[in-house]
Amino acid sequence: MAFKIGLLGLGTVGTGTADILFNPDGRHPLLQNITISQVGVKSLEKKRNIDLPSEILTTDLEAIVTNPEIDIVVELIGGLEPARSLILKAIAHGKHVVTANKAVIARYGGEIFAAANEAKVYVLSEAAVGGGIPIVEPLKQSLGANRLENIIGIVNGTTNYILTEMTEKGSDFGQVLKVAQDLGYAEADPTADVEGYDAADKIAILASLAFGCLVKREDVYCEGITKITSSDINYAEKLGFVIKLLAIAHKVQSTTETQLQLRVHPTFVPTSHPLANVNGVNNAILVEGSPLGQVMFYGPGAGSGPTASAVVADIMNIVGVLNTDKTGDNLDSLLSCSPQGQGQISPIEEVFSRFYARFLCADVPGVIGHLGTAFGENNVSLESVVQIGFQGDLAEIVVVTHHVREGNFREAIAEIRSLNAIKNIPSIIRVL
Ligand SMILES: NC(=O)C1=CN([C@@H]2O[C@H](COP(=O)(O)OP(=O)(O)OC[C@H]3O[C@@H](n4cnc5c(N)ncnc54)[C@H](OP(=O)(O)O)[C@@H]3O)[C@@H](O)[C@H]2O)C=CC1
Ligand SMILES: N[C@@H](CC=O)C(=O)O
Ligand code: NA
Repeated sequence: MAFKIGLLGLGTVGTGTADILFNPDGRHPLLQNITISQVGVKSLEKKRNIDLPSEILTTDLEAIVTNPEIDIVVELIGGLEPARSLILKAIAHGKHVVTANKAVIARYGGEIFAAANEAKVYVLSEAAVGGGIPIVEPLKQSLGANRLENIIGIVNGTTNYILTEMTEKGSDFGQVLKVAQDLGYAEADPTADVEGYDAADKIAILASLAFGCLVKREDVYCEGITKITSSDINYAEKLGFVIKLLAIAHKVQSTTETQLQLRVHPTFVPTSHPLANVNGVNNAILVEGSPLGQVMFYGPGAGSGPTASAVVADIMNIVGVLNTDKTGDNLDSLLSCSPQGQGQISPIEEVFSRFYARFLCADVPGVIGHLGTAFGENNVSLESVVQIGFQGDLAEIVVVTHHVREGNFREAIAEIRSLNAIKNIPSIIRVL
């Protein structure tokens, strides 16, 4: 049986997807029976990097999602609207959907999966997290036997590329971001990348899958990389760390309740840690559960070809199931998504972390003692305090704490800010 695709979007990922589907030779035989019927874009005049029959291009995306000929709608336009409405309309018209849109799935996954289950269609989103790395389907299928507790990942290619270039070549933030945009890694509005919002979308999706409940996107604590300076990168190196933007989901199970800790922030990662060596556009996701232990997924997290590989894998998964179930009466329970209830989220103040903090202080006797007292009085125990040198006439002091409750650390910092000798606290970064 032949399957017809309606492709929404012919940008970085859409072009990569069309390129695979138009060139099936040497790939899985299922691809021989999949054709692109229509492609929806914003501009018909734009020069494309791929040769397509011009009659299949249209700006009428509604006509694609309602076209009775089309079996699978592949949404690669990005953004919240009209992407969400088009996905819902496609579902209402009985189409299966493949999407790379983490922003939509993280916010409207509950609504979309409920509609899909009702309409007995699949909505797959492997490309939404980790680009070309298989992580969404493994969480739904291969890891289902485990009780999952922890996910720690580098899930944004743009910021990992920027941090790697700043660390290895001392490159300027703005210039490297421009290169990441030119390479097709960044979101249409790169604020989503550099402020951590894209990584927050992705960890919300991973947590929903791993812990089987819906996670509210706004509950993910989020800090980006825009305040990271070359000084922090250099101090990290001196102390035996590299700085990475980590996305972390942790399930805390007590006898009475289950709470989730969800956060995205720049992190000092020890150079011996497996995530420390994940560089450039690569992503890696460490998943931990019982009885498996730890497993790490690694590979290209963004870019045309790798992301298209994940999109086409989703199309093939749907086609494979449709080839065996001709009636379509029952959804495959491993491929469909039915989150149970809403996850309870711990406030960031309750999370335990280590911290690195850099202080600029007047070079007066006793200042290190004052810092130590403020930390001690708030139950923040210190692993090291080092006076590194001077910036002008201000002494630069770097502190690394043991694992402490974030609320206590924040109270200590508030007290320290009010000390006369403390002139500035240029950086506070969590330590893995
Ligand atoms: N780039 C990457 O590496 C990755 C991207 N993703 C996700 O994939 C999706 C697509 O990203 P990407 O390919 O980079 O985006 P691009 O900006 O490169 O492409 C977007 C495409 O959608 C079309 N489009 C956008 N809005 C509309 C609209 N309102 N009506 C009609 N067409 C529209 C554009 O048309 P036109 O060409 O005419 O302007 C363009 O072809 C996003 O959700 C993104 O988050 C996921 C993983 C990796
Ligand atoms: N902008 C995203 C694209 C892939 O999801 C990233 O840089 O990771
Ligand atoms: Na993926």
